[in-house]
Amino acid sequence: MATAPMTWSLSPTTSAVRFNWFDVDFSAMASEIENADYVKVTQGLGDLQKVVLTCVHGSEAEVYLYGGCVTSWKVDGKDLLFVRPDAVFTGYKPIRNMNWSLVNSENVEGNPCITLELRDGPYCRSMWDYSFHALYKVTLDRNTLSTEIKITNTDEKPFSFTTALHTYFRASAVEASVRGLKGCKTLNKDPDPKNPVEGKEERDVVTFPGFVDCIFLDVPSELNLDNGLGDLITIKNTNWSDAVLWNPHLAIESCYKDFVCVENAKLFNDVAVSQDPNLLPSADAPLHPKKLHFLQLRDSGVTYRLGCFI
Ligand SMILES: O=P(O)(O)OC[C@H]1O[C@@H](O)[C@H](O)[C@@H](O)[C@@H]1O
Repeated sequence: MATAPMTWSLSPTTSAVRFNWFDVDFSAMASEIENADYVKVTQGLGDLQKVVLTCVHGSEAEVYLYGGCVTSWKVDGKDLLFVRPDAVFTGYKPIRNMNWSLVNSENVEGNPCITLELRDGPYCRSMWDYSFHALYKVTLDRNTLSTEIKITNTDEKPFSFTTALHTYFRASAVEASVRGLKGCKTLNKDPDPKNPVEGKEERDVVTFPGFVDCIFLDVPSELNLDNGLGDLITIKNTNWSDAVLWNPHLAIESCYKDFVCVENAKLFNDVAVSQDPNLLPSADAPLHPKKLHFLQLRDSGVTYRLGCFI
């Protein structure tokens, strides 16, 4: 998908798997932060910990700490997200295999909000040798699920990475459609994902008639998904400049009819070293300021707004 050295991907379907380098028991920390009324840490599939958010207005969401994956978002009892039946919750699938910790929960007028945190460690450094700090905030409103991710470079050198929220929406793929992409430059990964074909989207309404795997560049701050099941979902974003539409069609025959992916993405993120002295690599041996670049990626976020039409 991109040439940068790392992709931070948060996917509703990804199984969150236990990893071995960091034998910290997050359950102790998590339970101190939960609040039985609106944020509860429970045992999910595969004995993985999941955080259940309950909004006073009735909506619900579930977030696995492993992988920081939002796996469920229910409005009026209807789950708008989709978990693939082949998702593996064994704790060993080596994909997005980092355990986030729950570091904060709030209740804003009945709307639960949690913050997950991830830092590099030996296991992570063996794959990608940079020091970083990531915060992922998930807020649930009556009919809105909002996420915000902040990545801070705590290393001595700048780094680049790519980001994509691999959001799986429950849908009738054959009837689903996305508006808002007309005029965007496209990189079509079909037929060869390694050599995407450049183009321009000419359609007002983009559909999923078969296999779809396409990157859209410089997308507007709002896209609209009709999931073909009676829901219109507005996908708003700040700082996510790109998007990916994906449906595997017969490549995943068992379930391709039941979902579409509309993914907020940012293909290029350059993150210079933090200027926050508390986040520098070593407080004991501060770096010479001349070595630092003061640019950070902040405030990336995506908000889903649901408008049901009956
Ligand atoms: O299986 P994942 O990680 O959820 O990703 C789903 C799809 O996500 C898209 O972004 C990619 O372009 C596809 O190639 C990929 O298959």
